[in-house]
Amino acid sequence: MKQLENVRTFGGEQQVWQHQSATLNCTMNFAIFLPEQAKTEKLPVLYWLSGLTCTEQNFITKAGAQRYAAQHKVIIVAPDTSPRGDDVADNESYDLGKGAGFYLNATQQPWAKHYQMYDYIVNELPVLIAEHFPVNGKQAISGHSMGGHGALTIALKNPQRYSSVSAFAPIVAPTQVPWGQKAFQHYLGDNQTQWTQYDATALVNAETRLPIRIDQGDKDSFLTEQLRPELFLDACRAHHVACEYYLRQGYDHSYYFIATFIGEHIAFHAKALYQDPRTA
Ligand SMILES: N[C@@H](CCC(=O)N[C@@H](CS)C(=O)NCC(=O)O)C(=O)O
Repeated sequence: MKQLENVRTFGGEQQVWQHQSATLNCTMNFAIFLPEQAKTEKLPVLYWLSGLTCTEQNFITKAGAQRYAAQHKVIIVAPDTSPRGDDVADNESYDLGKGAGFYLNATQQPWAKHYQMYDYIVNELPVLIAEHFPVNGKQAISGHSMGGHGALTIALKNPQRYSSVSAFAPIVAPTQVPWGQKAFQHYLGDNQTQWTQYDATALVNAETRLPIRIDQGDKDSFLTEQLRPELFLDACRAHHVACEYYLRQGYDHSYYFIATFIGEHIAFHAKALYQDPRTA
């Protein structure tokens, strides 16, 4: 592991690290915010998954999350959104290839060799974080747009690993919208049963118990074609699953929207992380 950045902010440290990922077969960067208390205590972790075109930088420079993470004593880990490097397959469009890993394990060529973001986020990264940072084993997950899709699907598939999940303007039904259909066709091929393994609307079921929160701006230009939150909310209702949902008047898809409500999301996760009966 190589440290690329270390900046003091809100009493804590915003760091960026580089490491060789065995899962992704390439060198990856991730960002981590460590509250001041991390010097003496083990703390819970919130994973943040960013959206299309992002790196580990967008969230740490634009969301203003550090103030709230410091206040609530939560470590935030923000990974990159896809494998990186010259030998990693890519596509000219912004919604496929680098910057668009969709938090799944690709099965198709030329993607499968590096595009294993699901395993990276669920398995490799938490082990690496536990080895190098003072974490107490409690985890929550959040994200934006494609990252909201990642957060929801990862939490729904691994409810024992996360205390809570939230999302800003998530892609909730990738199998039913153009962004998801394009990515899944390339990464997963024609096999529709594989597609539903990465679709939050298909994954939510009567056993789902973890706290879920979604914020969505009503002036988001992707709302009606790509995001369609009502599909997920209908599925939650059908299975009697609670989902806190806020449609925010006048907000768009940008980090200005995220910055406005990130404090509420961190408070939401802190409550679950510190009340989690699994906390020793
Ligand atoms: N570039 C695309 C949209 C990409 C986009 O909106 N990306 C969002 C996530 S889905 C983002 O966070 N962009 C980076 C940023 O705002 O810092 C377009 O113009 O249609």
